[in-house]
Amino acid sequence: MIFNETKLKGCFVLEPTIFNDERGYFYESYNKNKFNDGIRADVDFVQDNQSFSTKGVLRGLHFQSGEFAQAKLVRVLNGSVLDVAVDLRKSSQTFGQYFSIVLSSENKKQLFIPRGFAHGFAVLSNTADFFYKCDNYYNSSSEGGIIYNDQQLNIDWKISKDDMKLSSKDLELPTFKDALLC
Ligand SMILES: Cc1cn([C@H]2C[C@H](O)[C@@H](COP(=O)(O)OP(=O)(O)O[C@H]3O[C@H](C)C(=O)[C@H](O)[C@H]3O)O2)c(=O)[nH]c1=O
Repeated sequence: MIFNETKLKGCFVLEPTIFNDERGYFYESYNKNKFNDGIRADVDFVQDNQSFSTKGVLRGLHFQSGEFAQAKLVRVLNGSVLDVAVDLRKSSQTFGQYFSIVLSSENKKQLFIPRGFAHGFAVLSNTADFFYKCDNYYNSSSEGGIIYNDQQLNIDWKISKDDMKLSSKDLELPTFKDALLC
């Protein structure tokens, strides 16, 4: 597994070692010791999530605040997405900056998003099965979010606005500025 830290401190791109043979392939998608060594931190994942979406679906930008903040290790089982992590850590030198990457069943890349980030993704393929590990439990009353087209963040989602499909909840999310005031 190769770990590359992004410009956002603590946020890493992981590239697994794939063992191919005449039957297909095998790889370790998660190994606690190798993972914690790779990101130089001790993370205990407690919840796995999975979602299925069709082309153009955009889920996010979401986060959980306070003691229920979640770190996430995300990957795509089938299809491809543009995955986006936004640094919400007010003391960070990259506060308000984002990192985006195409995650796909083809490239088998993963993104580790530490606590203190907002997360979202847009589906680039016809369908996508999205899988992620969280280091804190779901807590609906701690949920927060930022509107996907926030002017200050200016995220390029790589899909046209006409093709985007968002939940009514996500369409009503606050701006970056307003989300951080609460
Ligand atoms: C996140 C979550 C949701 N739910 C329930 C709540 C709703 O009744 C239903 C759908 O939830 P939601 O519309 O928030 O699902 P997504 O839009 O995929 O939300 C996720 O999208 C982005 C990409 C994220 O990074 C977050 O993990 C998460 O917010 O599942 C649960 O029961 N447990 C959970 O952990």
